[in-house]
Amino acid sequence: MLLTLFLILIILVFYVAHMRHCYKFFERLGIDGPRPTFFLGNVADFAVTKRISISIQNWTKQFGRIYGYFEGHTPVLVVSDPDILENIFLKHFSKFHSRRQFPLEDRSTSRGVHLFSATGDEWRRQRSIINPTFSPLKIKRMIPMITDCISNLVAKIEDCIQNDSAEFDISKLYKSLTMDLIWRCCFGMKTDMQSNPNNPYLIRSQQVFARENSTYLTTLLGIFIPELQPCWLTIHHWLNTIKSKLRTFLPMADRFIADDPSEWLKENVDHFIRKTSDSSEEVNLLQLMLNAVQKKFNQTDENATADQRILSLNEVKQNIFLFMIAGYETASTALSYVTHVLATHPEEQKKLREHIDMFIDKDTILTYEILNQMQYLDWFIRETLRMYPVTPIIINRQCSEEIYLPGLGCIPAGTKITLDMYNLHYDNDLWGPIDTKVFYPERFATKRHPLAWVAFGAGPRNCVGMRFALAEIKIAIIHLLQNYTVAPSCSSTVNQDLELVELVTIAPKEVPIRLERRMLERY
Ligand code: HEM
Repeated sequence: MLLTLFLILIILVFYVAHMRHCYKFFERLGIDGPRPTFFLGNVADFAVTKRISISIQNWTKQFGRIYGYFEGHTPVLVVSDPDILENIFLKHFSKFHSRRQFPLEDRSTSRGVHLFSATGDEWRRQRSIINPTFSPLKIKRMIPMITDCISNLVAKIEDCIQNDSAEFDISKLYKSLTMDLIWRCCFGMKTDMQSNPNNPYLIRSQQVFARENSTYLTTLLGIFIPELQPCWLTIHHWLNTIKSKLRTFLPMADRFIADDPSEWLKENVDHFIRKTSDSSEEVNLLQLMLNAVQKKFNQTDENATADQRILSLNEVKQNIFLFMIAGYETASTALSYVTHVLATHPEEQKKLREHIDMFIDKDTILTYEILNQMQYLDWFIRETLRMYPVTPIIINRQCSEEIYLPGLGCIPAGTKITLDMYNLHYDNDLWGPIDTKVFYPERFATKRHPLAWVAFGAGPRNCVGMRFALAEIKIAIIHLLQNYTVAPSCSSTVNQDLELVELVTIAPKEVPIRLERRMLERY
């Protein structure tokens, strides 16, 4: 008993000494920041603001373009100076190829690692296999499939108009649409999720982004004592296994015990691999990945270099899960923001509609070439994402070796660096002369700093699905404005801001709008 207490005491003394050492990190670099509160670091502030991005914005106002804060005792550097960011994301990418590890993110290669979490050569190898899926040529071939799914969206909107007197929350329809699109274009499967909101994959994917996720405790432990990450992961897996067994063997247990949505999705991706052979459409992401699977491939094989276009089956499974969730919530949220802007900016809506009408009439078959000519539509979406970024907190890098960066100094290996996307996107020096609080798509006509707009990240590790996301958003908006005029719901006013919920993405809780059918003299 005494020995156990003594051991605990020793561990505590070491832990406190280690924390004091960590808390001197920014002092050594000569960088200021909010004072940490012992065990919590600056995490308590997140509980007050309820949104990490708000805390970051507040700190940027207080400490400027370079400062540091602590998650538990982990130091995180926040940089919003575009020149320093250009060095990190572009010029010195070879030393900043990794992202920081999220709590409970499993990077053990035995279960396979997906593109988002992969580092170094592993990332390069996966990215070289996945990149071609989103080449301009492949997107061009996807346009008929995207258009087909979006025609279903218009049919669903018509149902809503008939049932709910033209006023409804359009964000729900967008979620089913973007899931439909991912399955169709990336996995080669027609699902019609838009007609089946109870599809278990759709529901689980939504739950991954929901707050009522049962992983809070292990996540918090992972933030406060990251050194014991393998231990928290094991506890997390065990808890999930126990829950899953209880759900299987106890009658009605599934009513009271929820499964972990991420684990459920990962366990059920075999379904895709079985089904993909039925697919008759274009070569898609899943087929490209399966082609890259070599049965004898073993992660520990020293010959598996970044240049070899091979994947393990576990990596394919992890990536199916990744694309299901990465491509669905982000694109539907972006669509929701664009629709909100349309509803609240009638003049800009009129201008965008006239622009669309100039390129497309009832006989036009929409092609990728036409889409690329529609510059104002492109600016409109980029300006929306400037003002309403979807994923401001996921863009970060971790350096793999010590490096000297002008303006920052000598950064030790392992330093975690993030950016304040709001500060960059609302910086009048980068975006003027028109005030950045004004919605003004034409500001994109002027060439800006390469790190001024980071809605899809920056550098070689930016969003791999950007072209696909922009194509689907553009085609959805074209169909929307060809058929309807978008107006705010009667219960909200033109100037009313959206209620936002932040987790991995920052998404509106709902987007209530009214749609008035257009007088279709042109169509
Ligand atoms: C408007 C919609 C979207 C936004 C705003 C968005 C944003 C982002 C951002 C900010 C990153 C991190 C980039 C960085 O660290 O520099 C990212 C990465 C990623 N995104 Fe997207 N994304 C969107 C749509 C999509 C879609 C539709 C897909 C899939 C089809 C996708 C798949 C990915 C993947 C796999 C990564 C990791 C790339 C890597 O690490 O190499 N995203 N995205």
